[in-house]
Amino acid sequence: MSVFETVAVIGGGAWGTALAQASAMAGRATTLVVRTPEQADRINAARTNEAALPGQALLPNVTATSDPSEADVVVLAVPAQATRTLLSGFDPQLLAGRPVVLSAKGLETGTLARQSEILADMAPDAIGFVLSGPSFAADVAAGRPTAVTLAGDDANLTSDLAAALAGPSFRPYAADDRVGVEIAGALKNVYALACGAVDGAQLGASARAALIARGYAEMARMVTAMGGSAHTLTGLAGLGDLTLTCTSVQSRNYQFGMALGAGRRTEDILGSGAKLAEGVATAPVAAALARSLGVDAPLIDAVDAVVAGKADIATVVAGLMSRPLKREA
Ligand SMILES: NC(=O)C1=CN([C@@H]2O[C@H](COP(=O)(O)OP(=O)(O)OC[C@H]3O[C@@H](n4cnc5c(N)ncnc54)[C@H](O)[C@@H]3O)[C@@H](O)[C@H]2O)C=CC1
Ligand SMILES: O=C(CO)COP(=O)(O)O
Repeated sequence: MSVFETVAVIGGGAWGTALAQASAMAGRATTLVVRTPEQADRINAARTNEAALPGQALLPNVTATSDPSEADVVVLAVPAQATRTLLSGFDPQLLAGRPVVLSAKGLETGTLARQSEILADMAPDAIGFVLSGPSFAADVAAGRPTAVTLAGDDANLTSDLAAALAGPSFRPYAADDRVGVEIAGALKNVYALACGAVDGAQLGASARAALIARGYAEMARMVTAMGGSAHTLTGLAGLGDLTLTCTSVQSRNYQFGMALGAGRRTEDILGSGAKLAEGVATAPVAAALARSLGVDAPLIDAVDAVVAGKADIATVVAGLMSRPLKREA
């Protein structure tokens, strides 16, 4: 029997629902913590979270609630910008000494903080883990094969937790580089915006592939400067998720980028009810982080400029292509 029998997933969106389903498939008694009792009642009655993952039936061992109670493992699955607010309303006792799995992919506006840093600020006695990798919520929830990285500081605990969350279609690989995994997860959304924009502006598949490769190199500079390992990027949270998000129309960040590439402005896209695209908030934070670290990050800067409406795609592409030639390494 695992020491991790009960799991509480906080956040009733697409990803929280999918992770609750994955946890249930792994055999854990799982609660999905949503914002209101009415929402919880609706999900429990319909046995589906229609607002988040329409048509996806939930396993019997997923129960929705609006009232977080003790669980062996807590998974946070709200947008990166909401994590601090969420934790500020939480009873710290529910998290003390417990594994808390951070699954949002983004950097915090204002503080430039990674999700682990927010957790350390708000619940210093919790044991932080980071889960990231190529995994669309709809795929995970439907039981299509998915592999992700689960990073934590204690190797044995991380392996035990990975085993507790693993199911027939969900395969977490244990790792130890939380910084590398978090930076990779946050930055892939920024590059997905860029790739969507390249495709929206019909700049060609060659340009998109070049962007993925140069984005990977830029990501490696960022991870190394932050004390993470560039080797992490060869894995699921790096290459895996970068490839998925930069090449899939299903990605919300890619879709947002497509709209930018077609000439729409950020406010206009947001105003017309776009789905969550974490890269939009993360791009300026990543640009500020790169500056503070002295890291050359022309692609992040380009995305930041386009998202902020300070430059159009043609101008940033011309700027990138006319930079002084350099050696690849
Ligand atoms: N959807 C996907 O395929 C994947 C998403 N992620 C990450 O998961 C995070 C969440 O994304 P999604 O669930 O897809 O977004 P979503 O937009 O489907 O859902 C977000 C949910 O968070 C809730 N929420 C927002 N602020 C809250 C607060 N202060 N307290 C409680 N609940 C709050 C909202 O009510 C909503 O239910 C993002 O960082 C995303 O990058 C990671 C992997 C896959
Ligand atoms: O992170 C994801 C897949 O790994 C989901 O990407 P989007 O948020 O761009 O849809």
